[in-house]
Amino acid sequence: MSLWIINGSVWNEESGKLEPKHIRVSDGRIAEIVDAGVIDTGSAELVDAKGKLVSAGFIDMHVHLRDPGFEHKEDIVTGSRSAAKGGFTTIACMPNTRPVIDKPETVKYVLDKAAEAGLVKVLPYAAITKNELGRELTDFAALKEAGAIGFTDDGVGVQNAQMMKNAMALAKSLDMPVIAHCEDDSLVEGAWASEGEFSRKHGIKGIPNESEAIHVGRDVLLAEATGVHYHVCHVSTEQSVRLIRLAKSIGVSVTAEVCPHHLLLSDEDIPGLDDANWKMNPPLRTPRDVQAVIEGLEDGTIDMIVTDHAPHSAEEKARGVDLAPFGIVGFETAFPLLYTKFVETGKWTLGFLLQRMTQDPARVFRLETGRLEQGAPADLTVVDLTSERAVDPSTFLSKSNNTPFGGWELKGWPVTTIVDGKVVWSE
Ligand SMILES: NC(=O)N[C@@H](CC(=O)O)C(=O)O
Ligand SMILES: [Zn+2]
Ligand SMILES: [Zn+2]
Repeated sequence: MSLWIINGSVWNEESGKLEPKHIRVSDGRIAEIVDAGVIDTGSAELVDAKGKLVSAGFIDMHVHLRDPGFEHKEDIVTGSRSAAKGGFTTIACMPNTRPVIDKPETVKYVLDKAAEAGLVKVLPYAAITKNELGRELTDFAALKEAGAIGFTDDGVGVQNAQMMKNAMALAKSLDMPVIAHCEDDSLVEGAWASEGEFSRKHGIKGIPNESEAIHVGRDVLLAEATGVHYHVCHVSTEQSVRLIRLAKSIGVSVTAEVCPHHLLLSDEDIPGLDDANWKMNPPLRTPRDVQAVIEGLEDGTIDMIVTDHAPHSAEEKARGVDLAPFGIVGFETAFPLLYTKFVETGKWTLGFLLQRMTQDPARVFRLETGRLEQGAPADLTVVDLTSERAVDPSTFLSKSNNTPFGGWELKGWPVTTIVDGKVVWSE
């Protein structure tokens, strides 16, 4: 079966411009990309992308699908739909489910349910330690065999250095990456907001930047010692950026990610103590940290953008800032937020943003997808860069709508998402 995406605008990195192209898809792959003009598409299915951007599908290497166990927040089907609506064609899901993804059968459950949904590509991570308790390593070889793509205890930091070193050595022997949520519990203890203007103004305990960076520093040393591919989750502090930059400069195999909210919001934007949609982990840091993560992304210290899509129910988020769980949803706002705030404002080229959401995650995690070229999997996203509308959380396809971005006027809304040549979502 053949599909033509006609008259779309494709980013050309060499010219730094959008160019009109027709793209033919056959057997789930990009068969050809030709200059737009008169063509005979025969009986092929057509997607008219006139006036729209056509990009390689977005890749999100850090998401929470909550399935199994927390299906009141999200499940694999709704999470996949929400991702597709956000223009994502590949997502990598975290193992902090119930049960934790720490056994081959749970990896298989996720892969089977995602395949049954038939929407986006879902790549499962497995836990580093059993039940993410930090006490005992999981069976890495069996989890790899079952289809896990890396190991992480996301949601919590691995507190014990020897445990982390053992995990890295084992992962290295299997040619697998270790992905780390960097947080030293002893420095956090009950706080939810960053140490900064906000915590001072409200007289609440703050989370210091070192709580993240101390793990980054420890772990790059352990990565150097073991040679593992070490990937840092949701980088949020100036100190972490500095450490990753240094580690990269001396050849340590370290990569990193940043979330839209840490690029766009600081603690000083938090409106007050009564809206838990501003509570996430890591917390919104100071304006100085925001500047540092932006610079880190711009100079390649930070490799990619991820959403850390972390759905929680309205009831859970209404428990008050101290009791509500950490996390915000991300799929359905990520691209419009970044396009509007960084590309429309002239800070980044469109190519830079697309690269950090497609090629870079694909390069780091050695994925076949993420490129708009002949022969590549036909994972494609069509985006309307011109229409402007306000973020309306009530329209999210996610089961949850915990976002601090409600009401933001944004441009750059995805309109059609194609996975392996099949339209999985269309406006
Ligand atoms: N980011 C968050 O605030 N929350 C995540 C956990 C995590 O990513 O550490 C969650 O699972 O809800
Ligand atoms: Zn985390
Ligand atoms: Zn996470």
